[in-house]
Amino acid sequence: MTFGIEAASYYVPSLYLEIKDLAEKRGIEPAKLEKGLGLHKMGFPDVHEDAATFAAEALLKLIKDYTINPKDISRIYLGTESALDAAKPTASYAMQMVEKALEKEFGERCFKNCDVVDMTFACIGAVDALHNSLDFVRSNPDKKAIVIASDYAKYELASSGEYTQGGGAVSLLVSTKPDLLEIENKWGIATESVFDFFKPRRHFKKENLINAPETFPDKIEVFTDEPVFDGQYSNQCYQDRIREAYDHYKEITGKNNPHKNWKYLIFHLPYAFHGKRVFTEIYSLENGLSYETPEEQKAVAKSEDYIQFINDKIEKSQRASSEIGNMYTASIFMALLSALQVSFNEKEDLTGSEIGFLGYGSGSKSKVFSGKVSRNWKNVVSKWNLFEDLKTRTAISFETYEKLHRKQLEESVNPNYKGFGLQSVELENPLLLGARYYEYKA
Ligand SMILES: CC(C)(COP(=O)([O-])OP(=O)([O-])OC[C@H]1O[C@@H](n2cnc3c(N)ncnc32)[C@H](O)[C@@H]1OP(=O)([O-])[O-])[C@@H](O)C(=O)NCCC(=O)NCCSC(=O)C[C@@](C)(O)CC(=O)[O-]
Repeated sequence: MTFGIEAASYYVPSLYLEIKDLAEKRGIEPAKLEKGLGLHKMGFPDVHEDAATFAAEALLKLIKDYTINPKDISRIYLGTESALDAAKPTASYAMQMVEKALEKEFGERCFKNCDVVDMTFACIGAVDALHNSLDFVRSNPDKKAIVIASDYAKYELASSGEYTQGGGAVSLLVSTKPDLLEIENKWGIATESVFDFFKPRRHFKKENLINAPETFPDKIEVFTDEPVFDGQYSNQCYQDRIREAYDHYKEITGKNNPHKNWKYLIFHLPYAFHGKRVFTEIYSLENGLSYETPEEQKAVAKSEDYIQFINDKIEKSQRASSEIGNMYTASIFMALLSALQVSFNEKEDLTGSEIGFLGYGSGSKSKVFSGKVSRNWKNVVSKWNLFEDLKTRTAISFETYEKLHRKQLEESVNPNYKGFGLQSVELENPLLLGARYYEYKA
């Protein structure tokens, strides 16, 4: 029996900012962002969008495009690090939105008997959800699971993470009928607890607040969307973890130089060029090249062989990322969709090709695994129109971007949007304080 991904869909935020506009306002050389990191556009959510609406859009599209009966889905596992609540899973919001949108066709509460939960480990949470769901299907081969990766990657204004912001969702149908990708049950894993990027509770003291009311507590702790991070250290942790997980993968599979057999190398992409920038180490180790000094490392990166290797095995997976930015948990799956969409558009035949995945989540963990492209892959990809869909987004000015970032806009930039949108957040009723209410506009 085979196990893997039967179908896949995606959703990207409806707005974007041109990276050159951000570069100009921040006094950064545009070439650094465009040619150095591979950034062109930054996907950004409108007022009514969040990680729950992204997830709901990707879930509904999956169900509609592949005519799935929602009652046949036994579990929906959502990988996210943009949870809207510290107890109620974002998956439950997404599930409810889709239930409402499907009510006419499938009746009330079509996911009533579905197991729904969030999984969080920074950017690798959705790989964990996939790993887990594959195990589930393996032990329950008559069942199907859906994995959703959904995030809004937000950093502080004017920080070094600002130009890597983005967001969106990817949904995957996991079953014993892997029409897109059959996944091998071998997982190279490396974990180490570090503080490279994290979202702790931030502490605020009353004495530091201007005009705090008398009743305000002396000290409060709040979660914010924006991480505490050390950019260059996070790069190092990423590089170390993927090397360790890759070594583990080699150990458990007995494969020598596995990357040489991979048609595509699919990385977690915090920005488009990250995978190709960090893989130089593994590439050097496997090809017997010196990689000690910064000069040697640069020489590998600039070598003709490595550039050819990137063009053949990595470049196509970067294209969507350049247009969207970091999607946290969804980045690795969007990189897969990007490569497959380009191959499909170029009428390439990928049947039987092996694809290698190098996932990373800060904090930190890497998982390395591989899959084989199925005979029916083109039927699955024929439902996507990734690069055309990206062209339908609305461009925003730098001024609008800053207002959205600071949550200063009450109305959506696109008030006539279609699809799922946040309608209100309860601010009065103490029994429902903070409850979020969404609607679907057909
Ligand atoms: C990603 C960093 C660290 C980048 O940091 P940075 O300081 O902006 O950039 P850099 O100095 O590392 O690299 C700039 C590149 O541009 C080049 N450059 C310079 N000028 C020019 C020019 N004029 N023309 C052409 N090229 C130019 C320059 O040469 C260099 O390329 P290289 O040669 O080294 O490959 C920063 O944006 C950041 O801190 N981001 C947030 C954290 C992050 O994304 N970390 C990545 C690894 S951790 C991760 O992936 C997990 C994460 C973040 O997704 C979270 C999670 O797991 O939940």
